[in-house]
Formats: sequence, C-alpha cells, structure tokens
Amino acid sequence: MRPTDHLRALAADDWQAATRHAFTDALAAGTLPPEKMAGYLQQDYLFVDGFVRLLASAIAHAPSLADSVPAAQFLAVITGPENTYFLRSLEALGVASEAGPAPEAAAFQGLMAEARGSGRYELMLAVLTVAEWSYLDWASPHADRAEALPFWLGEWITLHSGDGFAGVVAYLRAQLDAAWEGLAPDARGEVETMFTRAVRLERAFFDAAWAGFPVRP
Ligand SMILES: Cc1ncc(CN)c(N)n1
Repeated sequence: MRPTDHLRALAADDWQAATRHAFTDALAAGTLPPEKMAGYLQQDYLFVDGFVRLLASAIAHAPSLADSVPAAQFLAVITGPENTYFLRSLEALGVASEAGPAPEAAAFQGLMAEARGSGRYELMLAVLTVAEWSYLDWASPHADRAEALPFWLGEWITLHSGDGFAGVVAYLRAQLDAAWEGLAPDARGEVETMFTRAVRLERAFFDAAWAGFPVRP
C-alpha cells in the first residue's frame, strides 16, 4: 500500500465526512445559501494566507529543483487565479474580503504554522497533501456541473478538479510517499499525527461552514 493510502486509511471516518459533506453537496447543487458561501470564503481566505506561506516553505525544503517546480507552479495558481477568484466572489456576494478568524480557521492556521515552523519537509507535505487531496476528492464528482452554477460556486469546483489539479495532488502524494521511505518509525508517527489532525480540521471547517460562519458585511 502506498504510504499516502495508509495515511488516508488512518483518517477514514473524518476523510469520508469531509469529502462527502452536506456543505459541498449543497454548493454543487447550487442550493447553498449565499450568506453561507460568503462566510466560508471569508474564513477560507484566511486559510489561503497560511497555505501560501506553508507551500513556499515546502518549496524551500524540496530536495531538488525538479522536486520543487510543480509546487512553485501551483503557488502561482493560488496567488493568481485562486486569489482573484476570492476577491471577485467576495465582491459579488457583497461582503468584505477581510474578517477575523473563526476558531476552525484559527486552528488550521495554527496547524499550518506548526508544520512550517517544524522545518521538516514531510510534515509540511502531510498538511499540503490533505488540503489538496481532500478537495480533489469532493470536487471531482461535481466537475461537469460547474458551468451551470453562479461563478462563485462553479469556479470553486473547477479550481479543485480536472487534470491540472489532479496532477498537483499526484505530485504532492508522490513527494510524501518518497519522503516517508526515508523516515524512522518515530518520524513516521509524527507524519501520521499531522495528517490525521489535518483531516480532522478539514471536517471541522466544513461542519462550521455548514452551520454558518459569522459574516462580516
Ligand atoms: C480549509 C481548506 N482546505 C483545503 C483547501 C484547498 N485549497 C481550502 N481552500 N481550504
């Protein structure tokens, strides 16, 4: 079994809950109330801030230039089309682009800062892999519906599905699989803990979004 399949299996219940969630089902069906999407995007924009720092740190810790190139290209997507998606969507929804962090966003920011501060490539990859692989998993079944939705719903699916994004996830998994092979049992245990914590936080983030984050006008 691939190490990343082993890691996902450790978090199977939270993974299933995060990737087959009422929030994303409603988003894809076009029935998600705009104020719930607005609250989610305000909080997720805070997530993106920490994510960019973590991804940049992983680039700095990649074992070779070749190992860093796909991540650097993905960083340009996040800071380019994804960043403008947030700004356009929040404007269209009529809410501020800045908000204070809800507990679920703060917890994720904390985990990403911890992974970044560890200076350990495999712990950075554990969080990055969960974040992108879980989104590929929920979004892919809805990819052919995206066109029919308002752009603030449809583009969120498009950004997290398709061959290009699947390639990002394949790259992250391959990096983590390769790093795992060189780890001692203790270090593997730390990766397992970081991975399962991240999956739990993905689930909690969608649970909170579905309940409704407070929205800053
Ligand atoms: C909380 C969370 N996790 C993952 C992703 C995928 N980029 C996201 N936007 N937000």
